[in-house]
Amino acid sequence: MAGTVVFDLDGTLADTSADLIAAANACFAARGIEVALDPVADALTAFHGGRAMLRAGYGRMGADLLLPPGAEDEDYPRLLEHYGDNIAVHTKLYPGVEETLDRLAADGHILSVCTNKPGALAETLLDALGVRGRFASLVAADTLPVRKPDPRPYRAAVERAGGTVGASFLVGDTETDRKTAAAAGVRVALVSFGPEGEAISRLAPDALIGHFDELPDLARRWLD
Ligand SMILES: O=C(O)COP(=O)(O)O
Ligand SMILES: [Mg+2]
Repeated sequence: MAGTVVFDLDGTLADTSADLIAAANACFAARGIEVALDPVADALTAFHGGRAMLRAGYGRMGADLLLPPGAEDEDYPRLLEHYGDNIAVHTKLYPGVEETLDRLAADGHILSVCTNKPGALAETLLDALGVRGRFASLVAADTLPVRKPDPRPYRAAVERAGGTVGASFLVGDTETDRKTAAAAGVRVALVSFGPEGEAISRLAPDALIGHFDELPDLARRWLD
């Protein structure tokens, strides 16, 4: 019996950190703030989303620099606009993604994406990376009124792909994904090739994968 494998996007399918950080840095530069996030050192923050990056940057401002009230709400749309215009400059799929998606599909599994990225950006990015067509459904931050770790986007991703939640699991990279899977009552595999490395095992995932080529076996064990 085959099932549905649901993928998170940022930090799981693709290393989006450098393009996300460039967008945050453009917002800081526009305000004349001389702080910049580092594409490597701040990759973990990038995978927690746009607002997390803005807060990290503001937090590093000198005490003499006053930020106007509402700065984050003003900068967030700017960040998204800059990011949308430069979405796949440095971004790459992680090693083995395409081969693994092929293998999983050949084994009869349905593939889906559940991301906290805004939907238009997620669509554009997956298109730019040439993999949008591999996924039977895409549920993003604004598809429903709630986002991960609420279990509803996950359930919608599975059901819109034609699968059943009981025969599905999530592949992700953060605590949000861990909580989403727990709330949906499904297993989760977390990737250990992200900025946290093997330390992500602190979240006690059902499996830790260091490379995508481990997924077909996992899918066989968990879904067949
Ligand atoms: O943009 C975010 O907040 C994170 O996106 P993700 O859920 O695909 O990791
Ligand atoms: Mg992620």
